[in-house]
This record gives sequence, C-alpha cells and structure tokens, in this order.
Amino acid sequence: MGTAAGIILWKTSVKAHALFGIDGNESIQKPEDVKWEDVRKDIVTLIESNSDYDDGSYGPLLVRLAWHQCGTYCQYYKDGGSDGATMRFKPECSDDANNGLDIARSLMEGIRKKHPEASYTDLWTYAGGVAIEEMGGPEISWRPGRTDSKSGDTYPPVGRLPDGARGEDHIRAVFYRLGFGDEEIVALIGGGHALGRCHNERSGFHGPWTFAPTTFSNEFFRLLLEEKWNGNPQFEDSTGELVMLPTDIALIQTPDFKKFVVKFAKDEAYFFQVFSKAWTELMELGTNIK
Ligand code: HEM
Repeated sequence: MGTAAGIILWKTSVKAHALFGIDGNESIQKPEDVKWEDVRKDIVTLIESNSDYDDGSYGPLLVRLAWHQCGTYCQYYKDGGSDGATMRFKPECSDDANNGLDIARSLMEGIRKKHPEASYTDLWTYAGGVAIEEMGGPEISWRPGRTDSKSGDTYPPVGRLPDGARGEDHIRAVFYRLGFGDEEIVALIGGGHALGRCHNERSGFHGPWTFAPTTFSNEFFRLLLEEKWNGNPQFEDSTGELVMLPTDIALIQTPDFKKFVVKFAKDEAYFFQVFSKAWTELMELGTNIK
C-alpha cells in the first residue's frame, strides 16, 4: 500500500502503539503529570457504571484485583508484589487464583486509556483504595510511584496466592511471606470478605459473605462469631445464602486469630484503623516507594 491513505494509517498505528502499547505492555508513564483527582472521578463512575453486574458495583472486583496484584510478594526472595502489574502477562493472568480478574483488568484498561501517564500498577492499587472508601470503608492513604514491567520481564511464580480450601498453616505461610502478623492477617481477610461474593465458575465457591456485600464494615467478624456455619469446603449459614471459606472458618478455629475476630466484631473503629494501615502496606510491597 504505497498511497497517502496507507501512510496515514501507518502513522495512526504508531501513535496508538506509543501511547497505549501492544498488549498494554508499553506505556507513557509520567507520574508527575497524573491528575489523581480526575482519575478518582473516573474510577468512581466506573464502580457504579453497571447496575446489572453482581450486586450493582464493580467495587469488590477492583479490591480483589489490587490485592491479587500485591499478594504475590515474597519478603525472602524480594520479588513479586505491587510493582510491575505483571498480571497483564502469562502465566499470572491465567493463574486459576486470578479467574474473573480479566474483567477488572479490561475495565481498568478504559481508565488507563484516559490517563496514559499513569502506570497500570498505580491505577490498579489506587482503584482498590478508592473502591474501599466509596463503599464506606476507612480513609486509605496511598502514594503513586510504582512502575510497570514489560512482557518477558521477570514475574513472580504462580501459586503464591492463598487457596480458600486450606487452613491455618497455609494462611500463615502466605501472609508471613508477605510480612504480616496475626492481627493484620485477620483484618485484611475479614475486611476483604466483607465485600463482594464468590462465583462458582471462578473459584468453585458461590455466594456473598454478608447481606450487604457493597458496604465495607466489620459485619464479616460479627457473622463469623454469631452464625452457625455448616458444610465443607463451602460453609453456609442457617439461611443457606451466606458463605464462608475454610480459610475464613480457620479464623475462629485458631485462638491466636480468634481473639482479633472478637476485637474487630466489637470495635469497628479500631478494625478500620488496623485494616487501613495494613492495606496501605500491602499496596506498597515490592516497590521502591518507601
Ligand atoms: C486466606 C486469604 C484469602 C483467600 C483464600 C481468599 C479467597 C477468595 C475467594 C475463593 C474468592 C472468591 C472469588 C470468586 O469466586 O469470584 C475471594 C473473593 C474476594 N476476595 Fe478474597 N481471599 C483471601 C484474602 C483476601 C484479602 C486479604 C482481600 C482484600 C483485603 C480479599 C478480597 C476479596 C474480595 C473483595 C472478593 C470478592 C470479589 C468479587 O466480588 O468479585 N480476599 N477471595
């Protein structure tokens, strides 16, 4: 194609590549130029953009995306974690633990197109915190400065995210590897699972943990203590509508965890404080922000 039209087409595609990259792999990242207040507005609009999706909010899905991006960190090998947004690439994007997060990543692609000066990893972690705040959670302190990796760069091995069908030892192995102690473990799991629901086709579990899955609260802890949970691996309450995973049940089977479940159920303000601090730490694992 040696025509003028051909040259224009070629130019357009080069421009598109330079801006958005192929496979979302390349990027213009100028963190100093990002207008985070504008990004925030776009994320809030996105969260509420589809009343037909699940419980009418993309918030819980965005929280899970941010957590799974950071939850691969290893403090012993000093790899994985928040930097990189490596879940855009194989094998991480096809890890079973990340089933369903393709939806979140493609929703965030729309935000990235509007704000190409931001890294994917800053956008994903920021969106998780905005979602928590928008759903009534604590104020989240968040700083930009993460960088994206390119396809082919080192990525963390798959298999580092927790498996809901397991128990106490597994929880400790995963969260100690991230650098968290028992109180933070209980806060993070119970805060995350106050939100959203399980989807059979994604994890083999189904249903929400609370009756208000788009509200961030200490309800998970209250229900865990007050309801009678039957079943295995899917535990259900007396109505059969609510779910707990074996890892959730382990929080009341293990005295060192249970004491924090009791504390958080009684004192929501204290729970918000512990969760918020642990979430910010989680979002900065594996970065040079500190
Ligand atoms: C032992 C640790 C954990 C295990 C085993 C676990 C496991 C799971 C599983 C199996 C699901 C259902 C996925 C689906 O079917 O769609 C899920 C959903 C979810 N998890 Fe966790 N999780 C853990 C910790 C966390 C933490 C620390 C957070 C955040 C602080 C979190 C936030 C969420 C959210 C928000 C959802 C709902 C997503 C949606 O509604 O689409 N989880 N988790």
